[in-house]
Amino acid sequence: MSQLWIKDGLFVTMNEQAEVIQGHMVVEDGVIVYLDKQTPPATLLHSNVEKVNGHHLVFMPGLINTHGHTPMSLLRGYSDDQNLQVWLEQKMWPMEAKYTEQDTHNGAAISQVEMLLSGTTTFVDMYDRMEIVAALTEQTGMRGVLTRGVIGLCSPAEQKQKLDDAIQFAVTWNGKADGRITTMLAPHAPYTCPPDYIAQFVEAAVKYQLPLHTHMSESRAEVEQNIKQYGTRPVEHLDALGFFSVPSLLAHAVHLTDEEIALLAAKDVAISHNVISNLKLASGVARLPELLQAGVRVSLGTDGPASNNNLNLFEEIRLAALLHKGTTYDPTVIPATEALKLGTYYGARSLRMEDSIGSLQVGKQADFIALNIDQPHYYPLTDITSHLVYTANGHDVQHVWVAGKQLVKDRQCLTLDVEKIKYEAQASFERLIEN
Ligand SMILES: CSC[C@H]1O[C@@H](n2cnc3c(O)ncnc32)[C@H](O)[C@@H]1O
Ligand SMILES: [Zn+2]
Repeated sequence: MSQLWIKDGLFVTMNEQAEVIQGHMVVEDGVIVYLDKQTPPATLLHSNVEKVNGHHLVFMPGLINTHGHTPMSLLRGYSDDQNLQVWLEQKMWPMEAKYTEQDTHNGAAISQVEMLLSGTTTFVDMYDRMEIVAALTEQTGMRGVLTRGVIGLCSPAEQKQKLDDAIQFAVTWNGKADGRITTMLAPHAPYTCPPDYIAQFVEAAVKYQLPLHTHMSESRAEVEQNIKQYGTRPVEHLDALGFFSVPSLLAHAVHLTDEEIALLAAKDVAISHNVISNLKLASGVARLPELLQAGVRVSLGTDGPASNNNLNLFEEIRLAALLHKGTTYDPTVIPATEALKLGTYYGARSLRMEDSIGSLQVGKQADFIALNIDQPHYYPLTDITSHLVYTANGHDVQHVWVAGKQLVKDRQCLTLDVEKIKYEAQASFERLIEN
């Protein structure tokens, strides 16, 4: 039985009350068993307990990135300053068509390094060849919610093959890696999957009891095209196909009416707000304050590293807090605690995993990070929650644990060969642009 005692640290719990505790945390076999101001009782501690000195460190739940495409890091910087449609159709898809298995691995690996070193412990990933990402996740120790994204602009036979592959992946990997990997089914978007095909995903989700994930209402053009093609906006379109009758997670949902927000809240649909990607692709600004007000399970995602262009969730947290103040002219919207919850507890809620991750609480999985606050930008040490949102940077992350296992120690990844991964990512990119 392994035991870890974090001694004398500052804990930002991110539970409902978002308490800040100067004290101690004990982890046993990957689960938090003690968190309190007082020194843990001697009866709780084993003789071989591993001790970590918490001085100058702030401990918080690991960040949860609820939407992304990790292998796309190979395309970071390849095409900037385009709108979504041009970027996808003329730049990303032609390059992605050239990806080999090795490229998928190399892109996913550099992304997992980047996520770990900036404090993300759980990530949602939608891509092709997901067995590769899953095997990597098993090795790195991260927690992954993985799904094979399916573009259905092909023959019925190909559609069937893709859906079968997606189901096969989801069923095979769900619960693997000691439960660190869970899966979903993901038709890519209403504009890349015909209605009858989306209906087949819904049917499969019901049959295999898997959640659904898709991109929806990301750009104005997408909404307009949906109306033109199907006579409805994307929310009504997906609703009519039964998409919201199972647990579902929508990426983006930028362009929503009041009625759509009410419907998504009533159907308990989760939304991944991708602040930076939506700005970079000039898609717009999602209605985060209204979504939160309506009680929607909203959280934060980076989207792929080619439209962001990094996987540093601290940036999304900071920008979510700032951007909506600017667009509403109201400095009280998305206060610091709410912004930090978006990257932690609300992330868990969007994935319906709030009983096991997302906050530091006895009984939950020990997915947590430690930031080095003994740096000039944290002084004076006043309101730590404010500092974590308005001041912190992913590079301040000193240590990372997932399920009680340390994955980053003093900014070194313990489960990955970072030099080799950097070299291989570069080699993959050079091969991709040559061919
Ligand atoms: C079929 S795997 C996933 C697929 O999604 C594409 N993608 C990346 N970012 C976005 C985005 O913001 N909106 C829609 N689709 C996106 C990616 O290029 C892959 O092909
Ligand atoms: Zn996406």
